[in-house]
Amino acid sequence: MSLIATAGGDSLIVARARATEPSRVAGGTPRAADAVRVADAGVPVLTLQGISLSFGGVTALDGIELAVAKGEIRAIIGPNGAGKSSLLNVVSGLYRPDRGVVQLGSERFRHVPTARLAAVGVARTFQNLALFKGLPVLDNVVMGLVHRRRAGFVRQILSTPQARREEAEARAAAEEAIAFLHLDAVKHQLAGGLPYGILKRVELARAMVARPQLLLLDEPFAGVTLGEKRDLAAHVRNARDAYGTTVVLIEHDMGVVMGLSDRIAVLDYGRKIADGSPDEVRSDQAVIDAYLGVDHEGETELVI
Ligand SMILES: Nc1ncnc2c1ncn2[C@@H]1O[C@H](COP(=O)(O)OP(=O)(O)OP(=O)(O)O)[C@@H](O)[C@H]1O
Repeated sequence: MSLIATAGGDSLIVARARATEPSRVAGGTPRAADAVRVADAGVPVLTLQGISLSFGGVTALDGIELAVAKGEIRAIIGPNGAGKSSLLNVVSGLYRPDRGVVQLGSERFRHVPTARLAAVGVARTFQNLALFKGLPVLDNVVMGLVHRRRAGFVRQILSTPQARREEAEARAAAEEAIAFLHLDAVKHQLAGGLPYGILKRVELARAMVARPQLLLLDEPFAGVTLGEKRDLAAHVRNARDAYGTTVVLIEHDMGVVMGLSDRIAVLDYGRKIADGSPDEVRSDQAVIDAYLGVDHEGETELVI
């Protein structure tokens, strides 16, 4: 079940930020590159301020600061257990942080409301595919717009003019997302019968169909072949280029991360230990010690 379809949970809108409010990055002091980028792009699409989260005695996130500008592709990397999934879950409202604020555009939250996630312009994919195997690809992609349907269940059953109009609009948007992701040839096939690499693309189409401001991708390239990785990575970049979508992705494959990302944030034991361009991160000694120094199985630098 997609997050949008199952949305629920409490939330607290702390305040509406002023459009000119400066963003903060690691240590509370904007780096020059961040300051320029933020000034160029206005309010960051995503800002995390002092996000901390623990489970019992385990600290998953410890004072995370992050600013992601519009149109940026930002990877979150780090060793197993570093806090990457927890971070994505905080941004998408699945986890409520113990401390800190998540700012999406100009709205600030102590707990991001999952029920309003699509309304605040966020869509996400999951590490394990969350598609309906018994439905055709087209219907799966339409599900990405379920939050927009105003006509209630009864109206849909009775097929009122409003329900029919919404259905037609949803199908048209889904057709467009399918064409964008080159899925036309399989759009009437059941998701259950399709190869894993294609399903990853279907999930991307379902996330993209609502034209989110911010797309959260949880290990989108895990388990696919090198050719499919290249293909998927190109689609992610095309989505950013065509629609200005901001992308935050968790990924273990350094080839993909280095080839696709504008910037990379590195987590270790719940703390952000680096945040910079692929070249900066690649040569950062703390990152090499914590993560890059270890062997990443079967990875090839990806030229996208
Ligand atoms: N729901 C939970 N309940 C208890 N502990 C959790 C929960 N979610 C995460 N943790 C713990 O928080 C820490 C960070 O986990 P998280 O899954 O965020 O790391 P990760 O970087 O995504 O790891 P991986 O790369 O292995 O997916 C780990 O110690 C993990 O065991």
